[in-house]
Amino acid sequence: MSSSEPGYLSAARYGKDLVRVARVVREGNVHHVIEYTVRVMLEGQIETSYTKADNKCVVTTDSMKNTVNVFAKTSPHVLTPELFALHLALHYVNHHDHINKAFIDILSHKWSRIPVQGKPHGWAFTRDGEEKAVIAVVADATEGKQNVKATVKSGMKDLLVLKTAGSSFEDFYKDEFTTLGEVADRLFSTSVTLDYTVPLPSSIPLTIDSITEIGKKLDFPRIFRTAKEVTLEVFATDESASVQATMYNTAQKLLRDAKEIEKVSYSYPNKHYIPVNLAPFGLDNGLGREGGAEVFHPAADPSGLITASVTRKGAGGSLPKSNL
Ligand SMILES: O=c1[nH]c(=O)c2[nH]c(=O)[nH]c2[nH]1
Repeated sequence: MSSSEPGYLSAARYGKDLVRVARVVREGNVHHVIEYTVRVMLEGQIETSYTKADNKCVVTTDSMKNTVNVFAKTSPHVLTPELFALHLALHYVNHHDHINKAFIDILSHKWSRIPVQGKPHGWAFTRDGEEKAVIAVVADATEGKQNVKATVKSGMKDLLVLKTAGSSFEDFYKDEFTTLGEVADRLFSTSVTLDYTVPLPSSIPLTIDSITEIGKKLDFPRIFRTAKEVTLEVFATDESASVQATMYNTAQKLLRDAKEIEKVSYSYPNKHYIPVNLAPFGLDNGLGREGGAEVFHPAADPSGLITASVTRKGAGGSLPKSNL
């Protein structure tokens, strides 16, 4: 570092974003298809590319795009985004001496089989929902190439839900800024974002060769299905006292139903539906009557934004017990 420079490089990470790839796996008349948007980000001894204009340490972002395409063809794990991301992440920290950390993020776009006369079709697909699976894998070799650690987070976003009963919001804090009225019955709608951490089994060494074994021990597709089912079921059935309380109940059920999950985080925008006053038109829109209103204004903004993480006891959370 030149002593005349006022600053020093305190963080550096680079990579390729928005690498779009689709892969078909054909098993006779039954085909499988995935469509991913991948982000690859790397850290390591890359400082001189910033500070000395020396590109010798730069694994090009163009090669990252090529690597994603090659792995989409060659990786036996391509159909399971968690394992595919782990494969890519381990590749980067194993293959390059000077790369210590790899961050692989995958957005998995939904392709569901078209039902034909009640049976899922072998090779025709439809986008039957806006939700996307979101995967984030970090491989960390800062403690040595023989001692690589990795974290796997899965989840989803853009799962849109709405219920027309079973949601109230009452008895909240009031001060001179409060104008909101209490409601025993309201519409509740949100676009679910959730992510959960599944610790990798400590009994299996973290190498590329052991990814298959990890996949046998951790059924990522089943955990993902459970996360979606639990989220939808609790949303539908909970007698909601608030977004906060429903979110907490959802997270607890997910920890009960998917024992592999150590921690789950939810983010729910409260997409407000505001009953319209139709009295000027001589119409009773049921304002203030329990279960009454029928016409609402779906407000684009602002929305509430409620977030929480629930961590399995014994796994170590971020809130001290005294705060709970
Ligand atoms: O479920 C809710 N939580 C809030 O924190 C809140 N705030 C608000 O105005 N409406 C709601 N609803």
